[in-house]
Parts: sequence; structure tokens; C-alpha cells
Amino acid sequence: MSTQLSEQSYEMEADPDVYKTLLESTRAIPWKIDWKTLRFTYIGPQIESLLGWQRDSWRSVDDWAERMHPDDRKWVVDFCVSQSQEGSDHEADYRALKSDGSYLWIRDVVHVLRNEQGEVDALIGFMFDIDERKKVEQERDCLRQELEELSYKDCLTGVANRRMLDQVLEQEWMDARRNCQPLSLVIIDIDYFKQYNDSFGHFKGDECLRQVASLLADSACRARDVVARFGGEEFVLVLPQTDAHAALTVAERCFAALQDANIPHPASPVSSQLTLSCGVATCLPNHRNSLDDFLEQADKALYKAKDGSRNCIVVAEN
Ligand SMILES: Nc1nc2c(ncn2[C@@H]2O[C@H](COP(=O)(O)OP(=O)(O)OP(=O)(O)O)[C@@H](O)[C@H]2O)c(=O)[nH]1
Repeated sequence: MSTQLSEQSYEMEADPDVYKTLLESTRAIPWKIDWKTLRFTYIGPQIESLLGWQRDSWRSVDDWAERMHPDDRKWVVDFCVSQSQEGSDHEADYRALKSDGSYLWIRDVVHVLRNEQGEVDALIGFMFDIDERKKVEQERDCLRQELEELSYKDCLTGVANRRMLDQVLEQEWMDARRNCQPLSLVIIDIDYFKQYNDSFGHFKGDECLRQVASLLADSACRARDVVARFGGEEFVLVLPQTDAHAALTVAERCFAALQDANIPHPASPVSSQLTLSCGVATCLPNHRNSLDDFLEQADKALYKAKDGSRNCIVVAEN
């Protein structure tokens, strides 16, 4: 009984028509390329419904390479050629060009066939339609990236949040120490912001915080400068590779930008406009000083400004 069964199954496998029917009824598209001539010797008829190109238009590997997204072409062709030359089975994901001009994500799974001498004789493989899966993956990646970005942003003002500030400070401190570069901090606090909220309401207060954040972001304009919201109405500017003189210039630019914005603050005892108090500190990080001490130095300068007239910049003494 068991002998009969196994004979029957051998007969099935030896029948090329069965293979052909099976191959041509799958959703994956089978193909074969002769290694010497680099020409297709077979491609499943399903290719026409998947990509729209006539089956007999797939003549050589050039047709395959040309019907690939230009951004994918070089690495996919280089990769597949080198793997085939080595005789290694491989797979590659790329965007295949459809006859209507759109693209579809394909996974090509390639097996290398060798002759009796062990030389590469042909490549056979399947093209799988992975478009749906790729799009879901891409959407998921975008969402993850958006979430990642959001987790480092202050949701009211859009500048960096405290979490981001802590990381940036840590990195810039180490970098400045390694490269013997100055690092500057500007801590900025809005004067009499409680009175602003009391005069105009919390909603207007939020709007004011957004406007100030945007002015500060425009004033600290080097690529590595970071503006962060430290707390309620307090902001920090991290200025890498910036000496005391340049840091003072940035602080003065912030003051000038706020003055130009001319935000009314009738309840302020120091001006009819919204004003800022500001502490500036600069440091050459080394093994004798610490980031905490540096932050404290900038904070003390700010509180000197607050204790004094407000609406002023105090530079920390080294
Ligand atoms: N609208 C708004 N107000 C906020 C927010 N976060 C903090 N505040 C307000 O900011 C005010 C800060 O008050 P204080 O710490 O007394 O500071 P100040 O009134 O600016 O006084 P000085 O700093 O001494 O000039 C409080 O009234 C907080 O309610 C926010 O996200 N939105």
C-alpha cells in the first residue's frame, strides 16, 4: 500500500504539466534566466496581470533592470550580480515599474542552479508582490518616527522639550570636552508672565509663549544650536562651539527680536512691552568642571538679572 502511494507521488512529480500548472497558478511569479546569455528562458504568464508588461517583452536582464525604480536599480543589480557570481542564493526587495508608470514593491527570491561541473548555469526564482506589506511597514515607520519626534518636542511651542534638552546638553558637553571647544548656555525667563496671564487669560498666554519660542528659535540660528522650553515661561539656548562674546550677541539678538515684536504687557512694572531676563554662561568643559555646575552658573546669572532690574542680560563670571 505504502509502495503504491510513493509510486503515485513520483509519477505526479515527474509530470512537467503538473509543475507548469502549479507554477502558473501561484500568485508568485516564476522565472528562469540563462547565466551565459543573461536572457530569460521562462517567465510565468502572471507577470502580465501583476506589472502589465507583455510576457514576451521580458527578454534579458536589461529588461528586468530597466523596469526598476532608479533609486533601487544600482544596488539591486550590483547585489544580485555579485551574489549570483558567488553562486549564493539571495533575495532583494525593490520597486518594479508597471506598464502604467506606477511602481509596485517586489521581493525577488533567487536560486542559483549549477551544472555538473559546479559552474553557475542558470538563475531561477520567484517574484512576490509585497506592495501591501511594504506600504504598511512604511506607514508604521513614519508613525514611529513621528512619535519619536513628538516625544522630544514641547507640545505647546514646538521647540525641544526637557527630555531633549537633557540629552543635547549631555552630548554637547562631552563633545566640547573632547574637542576643547567652548559651550555656552543662555537661560531666558519671561518677566512678569503671571501678570500677563492675569491680564489676557491663559489662552493668550499660550499664544505668547509660542511667539517667544519662535523668536528665540530664529535668533539661535546655527545648525547645532538648540532652543528648549525648560519650564513654564523659561527657555534655554544651547550654543555649541560658541564663546562668551558670541553667546552675548545671541542673547542680545533675542532681546532685539522681542523688542521688534512689540508684544504689549501693560501690567508689567518694567515696561509696557513684554520683556525678558537672561543669564549667559560659557565654559570650556574639562575634567575639573561639571555640567551641573555649569547649569547652576547660568541659573545664578539669570537670578541676578531677576533680582536686579529684570529686562536685562547678566553674564556669569568665570
Ligand atoms: N499660558 C501659560 N502660562 C504658563 C504656562 N506655564 C507656566 N505658565 C505661567 O507662567 C507664570 C510664571 O509665574 P512666575 O514663576 O511667578 O514668573 P513671572 O510671573 O514671570 O515672574 P518673574 O519671572 O519673577 O518675572 C505662572 O502664572 C504660570 O501659570 C503655560 O504653558 N501657558
